[in-house]
Amino acid sequence: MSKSIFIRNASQLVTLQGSSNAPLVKEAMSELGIIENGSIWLEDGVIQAVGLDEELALMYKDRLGDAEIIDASGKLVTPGLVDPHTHLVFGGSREQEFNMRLQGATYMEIMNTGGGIHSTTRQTKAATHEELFQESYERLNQFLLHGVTTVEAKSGYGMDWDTEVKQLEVARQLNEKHVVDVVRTFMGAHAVPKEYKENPDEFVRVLIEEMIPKVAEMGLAEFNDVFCEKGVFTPEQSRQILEAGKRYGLTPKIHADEIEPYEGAELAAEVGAISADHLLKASEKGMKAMAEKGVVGVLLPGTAYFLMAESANGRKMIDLGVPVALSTDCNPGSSPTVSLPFIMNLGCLKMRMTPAEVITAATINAAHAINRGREIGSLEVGKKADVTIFKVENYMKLQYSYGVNHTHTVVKNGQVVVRGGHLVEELSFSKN
Ligand SMILES: N=CN[C@@H](CCC(=O)O)C(=O)O
Ligand SMILES: [Zn+2]
Repeated sequence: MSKSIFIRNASQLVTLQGSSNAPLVKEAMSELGIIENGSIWLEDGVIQAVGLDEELALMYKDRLGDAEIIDASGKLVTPGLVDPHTHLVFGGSREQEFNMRLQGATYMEIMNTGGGIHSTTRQTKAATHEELFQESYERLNQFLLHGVTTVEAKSGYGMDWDTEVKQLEVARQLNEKHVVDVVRTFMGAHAVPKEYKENPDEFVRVLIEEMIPKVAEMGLAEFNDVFCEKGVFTPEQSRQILEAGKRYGLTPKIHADEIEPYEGAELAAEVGAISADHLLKASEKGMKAMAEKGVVGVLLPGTAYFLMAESANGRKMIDLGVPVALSTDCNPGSSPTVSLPFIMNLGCLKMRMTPAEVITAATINAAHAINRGREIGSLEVGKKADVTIFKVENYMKLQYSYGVNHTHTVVKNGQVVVRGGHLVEELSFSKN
């Protein structure tokens, strides 16, 4: 059993209390439940007490000598950040396409001529399980160093059965071996493989009748995602794929309205998706439908930035009542980054979200986007002891002072895994 941890005297301790049952919307996205001079007691991997330092010091006065004390004075303490949309497991890199885009080629042109997602698919097929594991493990270390303690990870760089399974098995093994929690999503519907170019409906049939049932039977994923985009999967094909997943217990997610308006947000609401992601071109009608159904809008301003596109209208979505979350979209084509804090800065500057809203979007609302709102995303008694300490005095400064990694300490499952901005070396990274 690991030692109890007593984090003391934070200049601001962001609790987000009372948000475990449903994502926060509208003004509630700004209610961070801040405790000044706040402290938190962690034991057995669980949060035991949260409150003013003087209260907790009294409560645990007989046990102070046994605990590891972490002095958080002058620092910001938040729930461990949650990244609800990544393509974590992939082979290779695509810097040549980055260069091509800088010279005028578009993301879809590159994809339609066999590059883009197809290029990463080839590189992922060619990589061994072990290579994918090692590269993704290193990526998870980088996430952790940026204060992130849970990530969602999608397949979709295989599109044939063996490679999809390889990606999902790697993600499963990462969840077991790495201290960061990895939540899995099947995304066989990421692109239409070239062998099905003339008959995409046949690929949709393979997904629905062959792959989705096996993914569910083998317990490979919790969620089922589709790239609903002009030239990729139509809204009708997307609906069929997402409904098929539902029949097998896979919760729908959708890449919606990223490049062109395609009524993806509307579809997300119709099929009862847990989240609709991207939404750069979402219609007002679609946003309203999402708000009504409580579909989390997972916004990825790092992707818009990297594709030199206009960001989603996060401000409008929040004002309309959409529960908004933020994510890196970490992937080799449209967002090769693990820095959720940088994405939070873009949330403010590119989508006019307030610093308080982006904190909510990268913690509790992100947790709800992956159905983990009851376990993580806020600092409340009984929740997982996932805590990040930043070297800034207040939450606004985290967004204001950008391009710097302010992460100082990360506690994951009640274990200190980052100390003074460095991974703890002796860490076994195993989960009990
Ligand atoms: N848009 C579709 N999928 C990914 C990008 C994948 C890639 O380009 O490799 C995304 O979410 O941005
Ligand atoms: Zn994506």
